[in-house]
Amino acid sequence: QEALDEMQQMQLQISDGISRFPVLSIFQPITKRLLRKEWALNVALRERQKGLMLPLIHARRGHDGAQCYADSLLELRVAEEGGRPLTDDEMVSLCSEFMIASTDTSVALLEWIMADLVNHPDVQAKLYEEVRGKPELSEEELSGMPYLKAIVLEALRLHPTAHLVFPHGVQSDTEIGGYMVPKGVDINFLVSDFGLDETVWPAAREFRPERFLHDHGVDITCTKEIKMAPFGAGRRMCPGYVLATLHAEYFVGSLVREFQWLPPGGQDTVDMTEELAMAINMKHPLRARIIPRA
Ligand code: HEM
Repeated sequence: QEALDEMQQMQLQISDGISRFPVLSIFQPITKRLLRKEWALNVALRERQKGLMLPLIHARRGHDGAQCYADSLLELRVAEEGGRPLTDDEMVSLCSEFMIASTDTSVALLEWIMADLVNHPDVQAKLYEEVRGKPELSEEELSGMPYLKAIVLEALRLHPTAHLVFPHGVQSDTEIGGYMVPKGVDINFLVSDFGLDETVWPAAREFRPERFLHDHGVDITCTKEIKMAPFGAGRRMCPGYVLATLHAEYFVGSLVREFQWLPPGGQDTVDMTEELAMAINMKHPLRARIIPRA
């Protein structure tokens, strides 16, 4: 348990460092000299991370039973580089990325959805009608809950917890929107804007889950068309998107089934101002009055 607590603290510091000092990852020869103190802190943090993670990863060698993420990293061979295994550094980075990419985003999304439901009691009441009397919320039950699914999609459209994706490398000269983009450059996309485009989404800034009841065709993987891209697109698209939506549906459904969510005393609504951290968080974390359902 102690190791897990330390890991949590360390990962929080790492994601905090990435969002506060993004400059450290560009022009490294210069930033290394200019921001010596921050560099030294980062290097020490990385060593601590390796010290904690590597024994856990290597302890999986020869392990029987259910497979975990570390097992797949130990088994992976890099075909383009003579079939070599991953280095310790690569495995630590991938485990760290996996933890940060999955937790901050999922927690932020849940908070945004609950805040939307506090501000829209009519939507919350309609959702309650759908989830009441469903004690399990199994995957099968969730698949028959269109309003809950619509709420999660609407929150992903309005509050994608990543505004940008990871930089994507251009592999051949190409044309995007009339601009020539040469091979070898990095490009990024402001995916948050896609969901706010008024020509695609009428009343785009309003929380209206009903729009997804009438338009079942939104392609969240962006393979056929791009109307919103909360999980990115293409070969680097979020590999956890199915799990992420399932978690959001399960937790939102359960929290509304068990409790009524109201604004805190003295307030009519909660403040939806955004704050840029590793994910896009609520600037003022959600405070709500929570009343157990009878
Ligand atoms: C609401 C929850 C989530 C959101 C909004 C989200 C969003 C994203 C986005 C926008 C990207 C970048 C995609 C791109 O560059 O095109 C990404 C990458 C990634 N996500 Fe998620 N994600 C979520 C949950 C998860 C979960 C639950 C997992 C794991 C179980 C996960 C694992 C990853 C990983 C490993 C990457 C990096 C993929 C790569 O480097 O190729 N994410 N995610």
